[in-house]
Amino acid sequence: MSITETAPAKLNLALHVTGRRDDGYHLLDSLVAFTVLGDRVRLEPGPLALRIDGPFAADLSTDGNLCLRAARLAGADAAITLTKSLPVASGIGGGSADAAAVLRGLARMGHALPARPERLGSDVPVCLSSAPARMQGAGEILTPLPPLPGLSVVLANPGIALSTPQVFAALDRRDNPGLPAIPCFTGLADLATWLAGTRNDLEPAALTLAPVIGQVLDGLRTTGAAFARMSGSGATCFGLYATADTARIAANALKQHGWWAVATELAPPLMPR
Ligand SMILES: C[C@@](CO)(OP(=O)(O)O)[C@H](O)COP(=O)(O)OP(=O)(O)OC[C@H]1O[C@@H](n2ccc(N)nc2=O)[C@H](O)[C@@H]1O
Ligand SMILES: Nc1ncnc2c1ncn2[C@@H]1O[C@H](COP(=O)(O)OP(=O)(O)O)[C@@H](O)[C@H]1O
Repeated sequence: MSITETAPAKLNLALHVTGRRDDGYHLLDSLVAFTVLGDRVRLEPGPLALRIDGPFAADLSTDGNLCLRAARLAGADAAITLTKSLPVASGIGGGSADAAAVLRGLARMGHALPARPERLGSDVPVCLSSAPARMQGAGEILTPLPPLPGLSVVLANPGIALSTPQVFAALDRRDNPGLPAIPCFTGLADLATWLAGTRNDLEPAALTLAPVIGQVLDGLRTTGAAFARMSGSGATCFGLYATADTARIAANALKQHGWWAVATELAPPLMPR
């Protein structure tokens, strides 16, 4: 019997850096959402093993892979197949999403979830439920939010992998104010208006390391995004579009630059809270 779990891409719709802990980790305040597009993991009974296929398989090694580390943390064996559809090291939590998907799959096979999933990565706790949340602390403090409207989204990445620690190290300030109160959003208009009053504090730092991110953001805006921003530590950017058709046309236009670009939607929650 095999078990399949999707590993949705994580979007930091807003990401404020509010401080730094003594161990060097940064304090965050983030509105996190997930997309229908994601990686996929398949688990089958057997000794612990990992096989990777899919469009971005060549960018990843099985050694030290978060899928294997997740299974080891759960103390479980399984033959894992990862289908890698998300670009690696790109600010949309692919590795954390894969680790969380393995943990969810192992839970369905009867294994307990590990007590401290954040040991695998700061984004793993939020990826476990893959549901909209306010994420604080270094990623371990989660406040579930009501479902977000099922909006059309374009994800675009110029084909460069950014190192998360390097982006944090390039920050000018680490003591920014937190997010304003998060209302219950009803559609694109009120979400875009609220987002316009927030920031991704990692975006200016990432832009200094990879100025091409500015071109990606311009590309999303000129193809009709009502709102565009970088996710996480980059370099993937997202645009929110009024319709699935405009998102699809925008993604096709952005691909002409040689960038990875895909139209998808904000996802409904994967696991009951
Ligand atoms: C920035 C965020 C925002 O959601 O997303 P991504 O860009 O990774 O998608 C995450 O906090 C990243 O989470 P994750 O990628 O799991 O990072 P981790 O493996 O825990 O940490 C990698 C490194 O990033 C830095 N780091 C990470 C999280 C945090 N709150 N403060 C940090 O300073 C540390 O230098 C750490 O050693
Ligand atoms: N299954 C995995 N998918 C993606 N990255 C992984 C995986 N396992 C280990 N990694 C490593 O984790 C790092 C962060 O990758 P990823 O989670 O995709 O990016 P980000 O943290 O920017 O969202 C990469 O350097 C990558 O080599």
